[in-house]
Amino acid sequence: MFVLVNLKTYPCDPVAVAEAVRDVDDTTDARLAVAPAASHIERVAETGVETWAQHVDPIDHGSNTGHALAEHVADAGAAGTLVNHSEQRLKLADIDGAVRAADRADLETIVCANNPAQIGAAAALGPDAVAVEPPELIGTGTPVSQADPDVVENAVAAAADVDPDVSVLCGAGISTGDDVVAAGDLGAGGVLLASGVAKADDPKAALEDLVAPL
Ligand SMILES: O=C[C@H](O)COP(=O)(O)O
Repeated sequence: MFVLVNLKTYPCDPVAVAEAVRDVDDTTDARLAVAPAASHIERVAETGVETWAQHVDPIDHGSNTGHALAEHVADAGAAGTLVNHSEQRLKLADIDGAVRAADRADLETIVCANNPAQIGAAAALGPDAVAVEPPELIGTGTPVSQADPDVVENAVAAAADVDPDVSVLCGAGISTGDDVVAAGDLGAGGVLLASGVAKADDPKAALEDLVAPL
C-alpha cells in the first residue's frame, strides 16, 4: 500500500513529520511519502523521505507569476505531485496540462477526484494514479473506506475500465490501520491522508498505527 501524507498548510513542523514518515517507512513494506507545502519541499526532501508536491500548474517556463512550475518542484526534490486536489480544483484542460507538465519534469502523478465518474475521466488523462476523495468527508475523521465503501469500489472499477494500469488511492478521514486495511480490501492501492497525521499530537505514533496491519 502507498500511504501519502498531505501536510496541506497545517501548522505542523514539516521536517519533523517528514523525519517520522521516513523512519516509519524503514519499518514497513508499505510505501510512505509526504506532500508538504511548496515552500517546504526542499527542506523536507533533504530528510531523505519520498517527497511530493501538493500541486503543479499547467505551465512551462515563462511569464507565470505566482505559479508552481513542475521543473522547479522536481529540482526542489519532489518525486511526484498531486493534481486537482479537492482544495485546489482545476478545469479539465488544466488537469490535462498539469499532468503533461509533471510528465515533462519526470514527476509521478496522482489526479484527485470527488467521485467514481470523475475518477474515470481522470484516469483517461494518463496519470500514474488517481485518488477518490468525497469532499464532505475530508478532515472529518470519518474514513471513506468504512463510511462510504461503494465510492471506493466504484472508483476502482471506473479506473480499471479506462486503464487497468492506473492505481487508485482513496482519501478522506483515514487515520488508523483499520482504515487502510479496509481501503485495500476494497481494491485501493493506497491512501491519501492529512489530518490524522498532520494534526496528531504524536505524528510518528499515528503513522505507526497506520502501517501496523500492513
Ligand atoms: O489530501 C488529503 C485529503 O484531503 C484527506 O484529508 P484528511 O485525511 O484530513 O481527511
